[in-house]
Parts: sequence; C-alpha cells; structure tokens
Amino acid sequence: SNKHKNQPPSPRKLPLIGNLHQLGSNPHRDLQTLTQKHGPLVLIHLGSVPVLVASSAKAAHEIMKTHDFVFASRPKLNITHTLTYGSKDIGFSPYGEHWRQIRSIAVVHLLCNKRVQSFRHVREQETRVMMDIVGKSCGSVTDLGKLLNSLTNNIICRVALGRTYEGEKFQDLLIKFTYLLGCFSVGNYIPWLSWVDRLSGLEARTKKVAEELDEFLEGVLEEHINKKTMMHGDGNGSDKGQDLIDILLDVQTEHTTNFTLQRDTIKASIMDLFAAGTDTTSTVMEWAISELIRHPRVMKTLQKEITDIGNGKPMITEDDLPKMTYLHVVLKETLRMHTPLPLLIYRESTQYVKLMGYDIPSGTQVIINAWAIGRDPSRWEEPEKFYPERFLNSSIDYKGLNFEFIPFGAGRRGCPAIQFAIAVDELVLANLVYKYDLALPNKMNGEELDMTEITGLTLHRMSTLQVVATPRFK
Ligand code: HEM
Repeated sequence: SNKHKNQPPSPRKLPLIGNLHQLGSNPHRDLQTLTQKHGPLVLIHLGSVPVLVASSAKAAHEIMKTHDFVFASRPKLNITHTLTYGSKDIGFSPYGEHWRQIRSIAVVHLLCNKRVQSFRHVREQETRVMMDIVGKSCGSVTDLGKLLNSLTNNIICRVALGRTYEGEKFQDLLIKFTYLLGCFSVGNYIPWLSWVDRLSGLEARTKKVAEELDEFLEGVLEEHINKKTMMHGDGNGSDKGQDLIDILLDVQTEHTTNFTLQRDTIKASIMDLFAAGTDTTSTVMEWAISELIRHPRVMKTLQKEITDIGNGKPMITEDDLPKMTYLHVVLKETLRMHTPLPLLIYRESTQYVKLMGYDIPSGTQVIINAWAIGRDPSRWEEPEKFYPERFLNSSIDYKGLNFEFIPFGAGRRGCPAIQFAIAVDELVLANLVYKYDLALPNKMNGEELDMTEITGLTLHRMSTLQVVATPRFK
C-alpha cells in the first residue's frame, strides 16, 4: 500500500539492517550528511523500523508546533523501558494520561521557578566547594570535565535525594545507568536478532542495574517516609528543607487529583532527573570552557564583564547573573554548537499525518536533528564559527519558540527544566572564569585543543577537559 503514498526521500537501504551501516559513533553528523543529499525530511530504516529524520527549522516547526499533538509520544525502547519501571517516568513514557499527570506534577511541584529558587543555596554551596578544589590544584593539571560532572551530580543528588552519595555504590550505579541509556539495543530495530542483546550481556546488565537501583531507591524512600512520620506525624510539614522526594511523597498523600502517584512512578521520575539532568548540564559547561580557551578574545570579553560586575567580591552569586549579557550569549552559542542531546529524545507519531506534503503513518519514529539545525547555513551565518556576538541584539532564545535553535526541544515534550539547567551552568561558568585564568597543560595553545566529540547519552568530549588554573586575584 506504500506505493500509493507520497513518502519522504530515502537513502538506499540494505536488506535486514536498513541504513544502520550509515550511522557511526556520531549519528548526528551522519544524519546531517544524509540530509545534505536528500533534503530536510528523510525516511531512513533502522533495521526494519522506519524512522523519519527532520533537519530543518521548518520541519521541526511542523513536528513540534503544527502537529505537536501527533508527535508527542515516545517509542518503547528496551533499555529505557527496563530502567524506568516500564516507562513510568516523564521522559520516556508514551503520550497519554499517565505522562500528562506526572509531567504536570513535575512542572508544578518540582521544576517550577519557586522551587528552582529554593535550591539556590545548594547550587551556591556546591559551586563554592568546586572552586576550592580548583583553587587547591592551582599550578597543576585538573580534570575539569570530571569535576564539572561530579558538581552537577552532587547538586541533583542534594536537590532530589537530600544529600550527596560521593564514594558510595550509588555513584557507581549512576555511571552504569547513564552508560546503558546511551547504548544501542539491536532488538529494538531488528526484533529477530534480539538474542544478540542477550548474548552480549546487555539485557542481563540492564536488568541488574535496574534491580540494584531499585534497592537503593527503596532505601532512600523508606528513610524519607520515616523522617516525615517522625517530624510531622500528620505528614503535612512546612516546605522548608524539603527535597524532591519529600515533595513527591506529599503529593502522594494529598490526593488533590484522581491520579495516584505510585511508588514506582516516584522512583522512575527521580531517576529521570539524573538521566536527563546530569550529563546534559555538565557537558555544556565543559564545551563552553573548551571554546573559551580556544577563543581568547571571547574569554577576555567575558572575564571583563564578570570582573566589572563582581567588583572584587569573593564569589559571583545568582543576583549578579541577570546583568551578565555576554555570559548569556556565550552559553547560547555553546548550546548551538554543542547541543547536549543532538537528536533530542526520539518521538513517535500516534496517528496518520500529512507532513510537508508527505504521508506519515501512525507509529513512525521521529528524530529531530537539533544539532544540524543549529548549524544550518541557510539560517546561520558562518555556522561553524564560535561567535557569541551573533546572539547579541537578537531575540533568538532556547525556550522552544525559535525552531532554528532548539537545544531543549519544544512543544509538549520540550525540556521542563530549562531554568534549573541554566541556573547551574551560568553560576558555575561565571565563577570559574571570574576566579581563575584557565590554560591547557604543557603550555599548549588553545587551537591545539582536541575537540573530538563522542555520542553516548549526550554529546560530550571524547577526552575530558584538562586545565591548569591560576588565581586571578591574590
Ligand atoms: C543543559 C541541560 C539540558 C538540556 C540541553 C536538556 C535538553 C532536553 C531535551 C532536548 C529534551 C527532549 C525535548 C523534546 O523531546 O522536545 C529534554 C527533556 C527532558 N528534560 Fe531536559 N535538558 C537539560 C537539563 C535538564 C535537567 C537539569 C532536568 C531535570 C532536573 C531535565 C529534565 C528533563 C525531563 C524530565 C525531560 C522529559 C520531558 C518529557 O518527555 O515530557 N533536563 N531535555
């Protein structure tokens, strides 16, 4: 029946594997190459599964705005399904009542402006701790990439679970969890080859990590329930000092809607914050510092702005950030060039739709190549150049209204935590460049910095960024 349909152009595919052989370790780049040949809407086949790839602002607008409702679901993928209690979380759950309810709880109770503000002290304390570590290592080589990742992790741990778990088994589990989320499961795309996932041990490893994480989260939940009973008796305490688990437990007992927040949903949603929030937030800072080191002019302009506003204070605080126009555009330019989730999170259509003249059947998986859209030469002048000034005097923002710049996605499934992420990224970047001059080890020049990227769960540097810091003030 497909013969009578107007399908988007497709590159030639091989039997059984479809176009899988055309995707390497950086699929956003390979898909960009296909787009350059076939156009902004391409239908590829990952094994036996047809996948629509959108790579222009117009195509993204059609999918995430005009037909947002049709494309608001997520495909069921084996690894994420196992790790999220059968897709009971926010990010990977299919479109429907369950997703609507938990997303609304997250937006209203966990990630709203007021809540993000209430965790300001956590961000400032953890930033101070990291600045001290950098300070102590001045003159010698520091693994800044690793420090930024553990800083973000600590912030999310404290905000979500109430404390950090450095050096404990949970950290090791998180590393495995994040790694698995970035793994490719053959069974998703070539179902009759599912045995490969079993034989390679991927299936067993995923189940083991899911079980161990569950055991850990059960312990954390019990601790919170006991604390709540001891402190308030009736379970209705004040808002002060609450972490996100406390808040979810309150929502569970309040019964303000018909929706019952089950234990598995609480655990899945908490793990979502780690999955969606840690590597994304830290990789942006690592790329930003890499670009600043490669572009001394930009670094100098940024340091001048921050130094003028900091005016000799020991630390930049969140009150200073709104005034830092140049910092904002440096972050935007980093998100454009180093989009942390270059292909966003896969979507799936829930009904037939006509898209830019093509027939798209229900159940089609959709990839939006936000990375390629951010480098589209028809939208951006010299797109391969790191040039933050392009955003000065421009209204283009990442909030999901400008489809040529969608690092956080857009529409119903767009990232609900933009404010959370930006609050961390701005504060840490501002303090790092305010307090330290950052150089590469062995007196290497900025241009010599290896910028090779690798895609796992996020698009990150192949080798973590190593720097030598020097204090700017005595
Ligand atoms: C710079 C940091 C971040 C970037 C670039 C980012 C980007 C994204 C993107 C591209 C999506 C998918 C959007 C779509 O399908 O249209 C997403 C979804 C999501 N993000 Fe973020 N994110 C970041 C930080 C965070 C943080 C810190 C959290 C939580 C603490 C978070 C929580 C979520 C959740 C729960 C979803 C799923 C939304 C849904 O499916 O309804 N993100 N994010």
